[in-house]
Order: sequence, then structure tokens, then C-alpha cells
Amino acid sequence: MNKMTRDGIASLDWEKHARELDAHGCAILEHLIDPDTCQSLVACYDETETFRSHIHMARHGFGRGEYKYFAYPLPDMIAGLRQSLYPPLAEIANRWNRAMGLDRRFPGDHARFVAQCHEAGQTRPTPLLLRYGAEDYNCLHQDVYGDCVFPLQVAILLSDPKTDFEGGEFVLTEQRPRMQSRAEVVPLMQGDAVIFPVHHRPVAGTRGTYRVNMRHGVSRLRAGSRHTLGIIFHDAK
Ligand SMILES: O=C(O)CCC(=O)C(=O)O
Ligand SMILES: [Fe+2]
Repeated sequence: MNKMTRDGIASLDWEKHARELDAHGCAILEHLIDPDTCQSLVACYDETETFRSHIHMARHGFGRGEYKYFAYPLPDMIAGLRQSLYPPLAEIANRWNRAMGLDRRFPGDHARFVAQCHEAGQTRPTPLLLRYGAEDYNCLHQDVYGDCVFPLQVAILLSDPKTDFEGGEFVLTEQRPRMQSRAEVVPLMQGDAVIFPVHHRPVAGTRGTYRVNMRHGVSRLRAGSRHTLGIIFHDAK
């Protein structure tokens, strides 16, 4: 079955991915996007009408490299991925919020969640394509775009680390209360998706569950070029 379809995504081993997210703060969906589709997404970076804005990271102190936010209406493929990835992630997000003692619960389908963002004044789409060249990097950050936040997001590596670039590792850091930070480097192959927390996650400790603060970024590219597709589920102000 094509993994990118709604049924394909629903039939992935979500119990396993949820266990990985609970244990390590990230999970990998291997080969979510086939190489041809990866290539066509990379090619679409140079289109202009598909996007609502173009950011040069160095100008904002975000790192070095660039990205573009897709405009509404999203390309079918991006809209489809956002809608199909959301329901299993909403179950995990609701379980995490219960564990962290947070009242917010997320509806089971993405259209209803996006309607909540729009009511809160967050109406601009957040899925994005990123492009890095040699020496580029992405500083550790959190993709919060307003009060309405869906706590998990997905990044998909479109380039092939065997042939397209060196360095440029996806990195997560976890800041635990009153403790030193922990880093996790996520090895991705072309078409792999990593699921990770936007800003925090629950960790079970000896004295109950506590909340850790998460950031993500990309280490410096040593050579070549690297493209990613980012899927963020809340919209932006
Ligand atoms: O390029 C990457 O791997 C990370 C992109 C990113 O920051 C995101 O998708 O939110
Ligand atoms: Fe990000």
C-alpha cells in the first residue's frame, strides 16, 4: 500500500511509534515518501505562486539557509499528509496532555482543529519547504505560532544523505527541570519522516510525570544541499 495515503498512514504501527515518542521524544516513519515524490517536492521550491512567504534565516538570526511557507490552498499532497498524519498524533497529544495535567484536548480530525486556530486568529498555513547549502544550519527553536498549538510536528527529509549532502543532522534537545540538557541526533534517510514535540513532552520520573522543554534544529552542512518538508499542524497568526 502507498504509505502516503490516508489508509496507508492509518495502518502504520502507531503503537510502536507512540512508544518511541514516549521513550525518546521522537519517532521515525521510514520511507514515508518515495524518491520520485521527494524530487518533485524539491523541484517545487523554485515555484513562486505555491508559497506565501520566503525567509532567509540569517536575516532573522535563525541560522543560515532559507525556507518558504506554502500558501492556501495547499498542494493536494501536502494537505493530504497534514490531514492523514493528524488523527494518530492527536491521540498521542491527548494522552500527553492528560499526563502533564493540561486541560486542552484535540479534536479527532484536522479540519476541526484548524477551525479552532482560525477562531483564535491563526489563519496562515505553516507547512514549509526548507533549503540548506554548504555551511548552512538551523538554530535550535520551537515552532510556536500563537496560543493555539498542536504539540507534535513532522519533518521529512527530501534529499538523499548518501549522495546529496554531508553533515546537516536533525537534532533535538531536551531540557529537564533542574538538570542538564540532553541531545538526540536523528538519523534520517531520503523520504523518512521524524515526529517530534513542538515545545514540550511528558517524561515519567520517580516522583510522577514532569514536563520537559524541547527544541529542534539542524547541524551545519559540511557539503552539498539538503531539502526538507516541515508539517506543522497549527496555523500561524
Ligand atoms: O530541516 C529540518 O530537518 C528541520 C526543519 C524544521 O525546523 C521544521 O520542519 O520545523
Ligand atoms: Fe522547525
